[in-house]
Amino acid sequence: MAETTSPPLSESLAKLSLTQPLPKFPNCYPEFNPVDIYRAHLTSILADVTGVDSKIIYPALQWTQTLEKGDLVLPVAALRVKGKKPNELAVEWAEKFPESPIVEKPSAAGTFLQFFFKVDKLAQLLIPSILQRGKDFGLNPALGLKDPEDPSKGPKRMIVEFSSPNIAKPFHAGHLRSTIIGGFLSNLYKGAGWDVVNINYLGDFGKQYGLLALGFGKYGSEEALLADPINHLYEIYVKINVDLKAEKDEIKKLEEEGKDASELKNEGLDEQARRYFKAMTDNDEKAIALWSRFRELSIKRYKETYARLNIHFDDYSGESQVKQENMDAAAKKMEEMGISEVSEGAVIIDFTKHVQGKAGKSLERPIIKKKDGTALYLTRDISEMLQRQEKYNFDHMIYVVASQQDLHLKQLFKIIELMEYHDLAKKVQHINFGLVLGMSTRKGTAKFLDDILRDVAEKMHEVMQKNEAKYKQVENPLAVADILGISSVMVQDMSGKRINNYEFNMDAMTSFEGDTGPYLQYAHARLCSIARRADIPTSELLTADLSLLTEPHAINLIRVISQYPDVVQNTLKTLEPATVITYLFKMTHTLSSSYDHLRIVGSEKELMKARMALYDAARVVLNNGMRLLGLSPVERM
Ligand SMILES: NC(=[NH2+])NCCC[C@H](N)C(=O)O
Repeated sequence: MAETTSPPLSESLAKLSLTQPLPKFPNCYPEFNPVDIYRAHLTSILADVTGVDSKIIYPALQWTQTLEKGDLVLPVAALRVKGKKPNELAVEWAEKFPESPIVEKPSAAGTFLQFFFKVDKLAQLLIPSILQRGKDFGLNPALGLKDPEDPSKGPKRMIVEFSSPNIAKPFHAGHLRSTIIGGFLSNLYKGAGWDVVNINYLGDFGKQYGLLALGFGKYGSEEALLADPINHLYEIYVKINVDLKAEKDEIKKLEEEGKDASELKNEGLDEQARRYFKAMTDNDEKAIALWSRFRELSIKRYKETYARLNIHFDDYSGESQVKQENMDAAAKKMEEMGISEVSEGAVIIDFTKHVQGKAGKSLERPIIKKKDGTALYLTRDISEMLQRQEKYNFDHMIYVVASQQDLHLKQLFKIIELMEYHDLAKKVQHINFGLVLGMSTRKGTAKFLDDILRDVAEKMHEVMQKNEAKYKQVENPLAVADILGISSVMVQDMSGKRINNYEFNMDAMTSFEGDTGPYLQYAHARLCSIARRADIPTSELLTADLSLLTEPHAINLIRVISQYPDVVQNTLKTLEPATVITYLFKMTHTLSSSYDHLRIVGSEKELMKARMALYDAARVVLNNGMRLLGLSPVERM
């Protein structure tokens, strides 16, 4: 990618006979988003035509889903002009609208004014800017500033907590989705200039880790632990839980028969696990050492897998990292403020006493401290949030957790509010998502992320081998198959709205037909191959005569790619990966229908350059969109 610096915007605008400086508006970034040039320009004209304050006009200009409706539309009613009907005003304003160098005269469509950009001018504004900005096109680092007027105050800080699996337990679909969606949100905010911290909050504490330590003594092997900690710890966990179940059954049987079960109760696995965990919480060195090895080896393995997904965590936090003294302080505060109460020996929060009506009832009566004094999941989350606030002083924090835990997070956020951490309560947000149904691989129900990734990669490798000629040209087919497999899983996951459940369908996701990961990758590889064959340096593309791009297919493609920065901006509102995916499919469909009409090979040199500039701009947009989603675009496949 050419990293030449762009000429100042005023210069490019002057070439289009826009000599007046553009008026400034909040959230208007003409250097980052060419469509904002049109917004500013249209607003100043519309202010004259309508007599309405430009501050009202600017935010009313909307982007369109289908290009037949124009590049931007104005819902007339949004200007709140009294006395005339919106459809009459639309006709009146359309007639009054003066000639513009960059926009066609608008047309009235019912209560809307539709604006179509003059595409030759749009191409001149857009394509060189995409080629010059390269991987930065679509990003806007100004959005995350603490103070847009004073960049020296630096960016706002965002915490994204995601993935958060439990050590020695399966990495299930909920963790998979959290990983994919969280990685995406982290990229999205980074691109918007926020200072983003990725946190993985591991499930790594509790009596079950005492049990695991006992299991390791009985079934563990040092060698197996080092070779594959995740699977080995899980195997041990399963075995020791079988033993525990047998013990419980035995106790039950003895008691039913009226026999003495006290020895099993006092010396059995359950009690030993409890003691082991107690030793851990009392900072017993030996107990902690073993457990912390489990934790470290697991993290090491996780890191390798996350790297395949382009994901990196700044902080491996976890339930174990919540300090006892902080939990004690929070418990004291809740007690003093009358938030918590003792009920049957345990400490609980009865939300009906703090929140009126249905809402209070729906928050239920969670336990925050068990009879034996142990803290629970919810208790840890309260103190963890306060610790994070202390450590990171964040401006916003997102928890990416399955909708099955909606209640848990509602309780957590409400408790923080009741504790009168009002600022903090406003900064936290739960991003939830639905279930994955039937997540099984060919070897049975998937347990770990690695198993899933291995299986889809194998499947993709088979699919690739079907095209022998192409397969031979791929330098490292197994690595490419791995990337394609990952893309399949991720695109399927991100295609629907987050809250919807979806069916894990290996055949559908790995197909080249339909809106799949491999299809997107193929579209990207094809653009790369066109660029390789044309072999025109970017410096030459920058001087291409873009007025040659007159065919309807070229015009459509220019208009679609101009929408990309708006799509990213809109995604910051929806926080839905599907907003980006839907757009990328719209764009790649426009592309694939263009190839026959906009040929490179055999075209005259100047036309070839102009078309190649357009394709290259499309490649940049596709590449940027894919990376925003967390995919690794391939150049050959
Ligand atoms: N702060 C949180 N509670 N994050 C979600 C943690 C998810 C938890 N480890 C689980 O697997 O269910």
